[in-house]
Amino acid sequence: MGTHSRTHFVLLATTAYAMLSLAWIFLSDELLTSYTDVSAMVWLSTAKGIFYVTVSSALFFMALRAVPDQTASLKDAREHALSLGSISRTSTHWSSYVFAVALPLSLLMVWVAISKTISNESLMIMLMLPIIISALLGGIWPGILATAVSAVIVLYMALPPRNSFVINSALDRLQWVFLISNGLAVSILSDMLRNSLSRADAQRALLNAVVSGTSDAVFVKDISGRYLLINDAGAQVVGQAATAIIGQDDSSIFPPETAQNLINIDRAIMAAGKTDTHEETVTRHGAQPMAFLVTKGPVKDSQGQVVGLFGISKDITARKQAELAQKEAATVFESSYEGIMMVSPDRIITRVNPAFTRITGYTLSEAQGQSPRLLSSGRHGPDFYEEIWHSIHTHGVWRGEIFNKRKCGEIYPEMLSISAVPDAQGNIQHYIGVFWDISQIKAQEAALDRIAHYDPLTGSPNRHLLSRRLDQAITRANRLGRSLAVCFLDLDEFKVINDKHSPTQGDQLLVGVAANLQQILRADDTLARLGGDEFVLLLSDIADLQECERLLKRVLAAVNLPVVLGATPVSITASMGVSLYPHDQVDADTLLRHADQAMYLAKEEGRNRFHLFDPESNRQAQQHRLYLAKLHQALDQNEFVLYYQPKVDLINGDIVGVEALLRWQSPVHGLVSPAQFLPDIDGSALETPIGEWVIKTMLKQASIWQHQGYSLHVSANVSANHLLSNNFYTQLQQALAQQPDVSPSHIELEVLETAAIRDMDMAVTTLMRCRELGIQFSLDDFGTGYSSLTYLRKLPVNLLKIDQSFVRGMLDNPDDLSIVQSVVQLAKSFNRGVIAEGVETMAHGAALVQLGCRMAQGYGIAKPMPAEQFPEWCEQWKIRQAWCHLGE
Ligand SMILES: Nc1nc2c(ncn2[C@@H]2O[C@H](COP(=O)(O)OP(=O)(O)OP(=O)(O)O)[C@@H](O)[C@H]2O)c(=O)[nH]1
Repeated sequence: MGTHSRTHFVLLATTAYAMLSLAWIFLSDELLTSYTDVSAMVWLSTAKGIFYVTVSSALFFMALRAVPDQTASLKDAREHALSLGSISRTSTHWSSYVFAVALPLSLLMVWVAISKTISNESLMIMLMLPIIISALLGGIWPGILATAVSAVIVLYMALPPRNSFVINSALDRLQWVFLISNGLAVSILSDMLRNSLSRADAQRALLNAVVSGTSDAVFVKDISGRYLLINDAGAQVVGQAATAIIGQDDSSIFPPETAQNLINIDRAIMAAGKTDTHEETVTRHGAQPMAFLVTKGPVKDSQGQVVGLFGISKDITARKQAELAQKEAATVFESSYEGIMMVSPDRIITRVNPAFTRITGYTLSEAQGQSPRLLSSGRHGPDFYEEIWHSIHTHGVWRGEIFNKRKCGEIYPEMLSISAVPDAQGNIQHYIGVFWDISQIKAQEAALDRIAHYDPLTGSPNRHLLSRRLDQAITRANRLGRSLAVCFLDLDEFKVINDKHSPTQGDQLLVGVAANLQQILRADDTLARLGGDEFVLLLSDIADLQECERLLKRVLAAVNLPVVLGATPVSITASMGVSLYPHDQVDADTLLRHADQAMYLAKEEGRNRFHLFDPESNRQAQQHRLYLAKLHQALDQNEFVLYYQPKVDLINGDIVGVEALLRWQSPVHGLVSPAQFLPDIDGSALETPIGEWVIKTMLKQASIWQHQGYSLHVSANVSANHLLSNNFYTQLQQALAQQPDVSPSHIELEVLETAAIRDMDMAVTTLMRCRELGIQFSLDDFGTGYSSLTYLRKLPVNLLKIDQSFVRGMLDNPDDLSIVQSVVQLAKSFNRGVIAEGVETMAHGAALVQLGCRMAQGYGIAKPMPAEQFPEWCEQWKIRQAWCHLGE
């Protein structure tokens, strides 16, 4: 029963009770007014009050019992309903029997109190009231008890003769029997009524228990679609309280589309008048759609007219989603490109998909019931498979590459992922293996590896792979304490083969040479081709130098083996540079570079040979390079200076000139003498720039002295290489042009290292052209070098300079003296001037004058000095009379 109708009923019952109570008070008080006896009135009033309180108490008790227990659970309600349903008859409470006795006795007391003014007939009629009340409240037995008590009261107290159980009058007896019959009839009828009400109650309670206890939504709508009833499960679906839903229709609860759909279904069912079960989709505002399995049917009135609709909806959203997921999983399983295999916990294949069949060749029926070992390739040992199962049992999954075997026997690589699928209790239900064939990927990887690491022409490892193998070989050599040799091999005159035959046949030769070399290599050796006609051999585990040389000779012989190009056998040689590790303890790249350097030396030494790289000479070369770099920097930063050494006429003491001599004023090492750095400069790229700097600086100084009034010949040394450099003449011309006030006839260039003049004709041409500018030349260090006479004859020089080593020794060593004498004679014979250097004492000077050489320079006269000191020296020289009179 709803709250609304219940309130209505309670109101109605209360009103009826109030009306009856008012009627009772009004009528009974009206009856009292007919009495004149005051004491009788008091008795009657008390009896009336007792009767009223008794009846009211009985009704109040019954009403309180009818109030349902608010705290009773749904389970209690269901149990209560079931108990009601199972007991069709109501049980009677003991209090009903008390009422059945008390009520007639109360009436008897009233009757006695009013002095029996009421007739016997009226008393019998009045006694029907307690009988009816007792029967209605307590059922048949309280009704019969009330009837019996009333019959006894009437028989004993009311019917004459009173106070006896005898009835004289036949009419009284008839009335008495009538009272009993009425009482019995009322009792039976009220019991029937009570039982039928009780059954109806039980049924309603059962229905209520089902409706409110079910998890399905249960609802009833009227003909216009308004909800008349909805249970809590239904209210939950709607998302509102059940009381709020009652009276609303679907259009005010659901979004328009859902509402219209429900309305259409409801209308169709009510129109058909038949119950139907179907699926409905319901979407609440702002929520996901929900799926329901719904049974709807018409509600009919007693005439069979459809007056509404009932519905029972079961939420099947989760089931639908699970079905969808299952369907999707099945589609994935069937259409997956990857092979899928399901294996039972006892490792038996239970299901496979079409991709499995495509990859392995086994159909479902062939694979089902088999062990996964069916696919085993035999390439992996038991440890490998144990590791897989260990990983699955520990981590639930294994993933990796594995070789398997197809039905046709072909072994192929696959990427396999195996997962264990546990149930809710954690017990493994099955294993799922997902795999795909990676043979193509592997083939591509191998092809890429070949491209990346091998020379496409000869199939030999390329530079990258060589580098890796070299690193490994060094590590191995370190570990085993062995040596290894890196042998850089370059074919000799390969270009000629290409030109003479064709590049294609050149390629054939390269392939042939590589094959011949491969024949003689040991298992751990590597032959790599770097490109062109360059190969590298990595010879590991070399015991000693002798073994290495033996191997290298075999290599040269193998290269020399004839290779047939077209129909012609062609032989070629090779030059090899070899670096040995750990004799040359450097990294892999440097080891290769050293071998390369040594190969160039082998070429220079005449080809078809090998040259062993020497770390010591390399170290010296390295130092030489570093020193040259410093000298280069010194030139750039203007750290070189010229010192000047005077040349004098020993006979008259005149200062005939000065020689510019190079010094390095290093900020780190101080003044560095040329003996320390000139050997490094000789033959280097720095030789010409420094030579040019010397000439320019000397010309600048000559100009300064010119302005200071000194009329001097200024000379500087010129190396053979500088003289033979391409633009020596042009550079000299430009330098002279920059100092126009300096007369070229005052400039002298002393040609050094005449023995190093490679191209005599060019030297002669250059000297001739420079002489045309007015420049003078002398031959420095004359007397040293085995071909000085040839130079003297050929080179257009004005002056010979006797090397200081002879001059210094001439006083003690007759050979030196003879050489000095010869040079002086030669100069005279060839009509050249002569000057001696290395004059350290006046005795040297005197001897030279004696021999006919009057010009000299040396420490005895003056040490080389900075240009600024020259004027001061000139002043001092004038007063040193002894030197000025050597000729006298
Ligand atoms: N057939 C062929 N020739 C190549 C290939 N790569 C480079 N060359 C040629 O190989 C020759 C290599 O010459 P070089 O090593 O510089 O000189 P060479 O003629 O061998 O003389 P030397 O090395 O000084 O003894 C060049 O003419 C290149 O054009 C190739 O793959 N095939």
